[in-house]
Amino acid sequence: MPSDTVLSLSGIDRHYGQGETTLSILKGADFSLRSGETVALVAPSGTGKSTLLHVAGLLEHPDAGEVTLGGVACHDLSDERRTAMRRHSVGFVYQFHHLLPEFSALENIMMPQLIAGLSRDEARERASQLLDYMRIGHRGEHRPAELSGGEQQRVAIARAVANAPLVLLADEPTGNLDPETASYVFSALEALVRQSGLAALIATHNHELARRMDRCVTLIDGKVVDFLA
Ligand SMILES: Nc1ncnc2c1ncn2[C@@H]1O[C@H](COP(=O)(O)OP(=O)(O)OP(=O)(O)O)[C@@H](O)[C@H]1O
Repeated sequence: MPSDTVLSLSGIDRHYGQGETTLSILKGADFSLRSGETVALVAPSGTGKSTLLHVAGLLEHPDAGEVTLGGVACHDLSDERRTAMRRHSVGFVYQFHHLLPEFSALENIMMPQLIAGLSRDEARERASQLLDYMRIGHRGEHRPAELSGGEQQRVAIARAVANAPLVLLADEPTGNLDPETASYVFSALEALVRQSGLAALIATHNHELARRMDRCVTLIDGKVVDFLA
């Protein structure tokens, strides 16, 4: 494994039981992500993109194989350590923003930082900077319902990177937006990732956006393979 690998999946199996049958989604999948690298995951619906992201982000246990995050092999970690690793090392962005509705945009971005132990002042300062960077500094006091879809998603992206994770995992982060807004939000995400040197794995159905990443991969028969979008 090259020394700058931040995420490595090796021999990952993941299957789901469905009644009497077993659905094998990942079958010996290998993947690695290097520091500062951006990778698009483009594959048809139902092939296992979300499953791969959940396994990579320690949200789901694989049935076989090993996930190594920041040099730490995660297989034998206690649930507590996995949760701590996830909080410190992984940022998630989903298709739907999942912001907390009763809190402002600023507070939503502060939340993971407060959980990580930062003071309110530090968390507020960083949240403000991120909102400015995403060009929505003027909407910090607004609650999610008062923001447009593109603005909500920019807040969700800011929240995902608030704790400076090692890896950003995004599951169709612009899938719920119209093409113009999607392109704008994707550009903001791309700029933030590149400026901060984050490594990112981004699932998207949009080939045009995928081509803007350093490389593209797809899922074929449960394995990750390189792909020219
Ligand atoms: N918890 C689960 N229990 C049973 N089957 C599941 C579970 N999670 C996912 N699956 C099945 O595994 C397959 C892959 O799901 P996954 O969500 O990873 O696909 P995807 O490529 O992300 O799809 P989409 O692009 O539609 O979001 C699907 O057939 C899905 O129904």
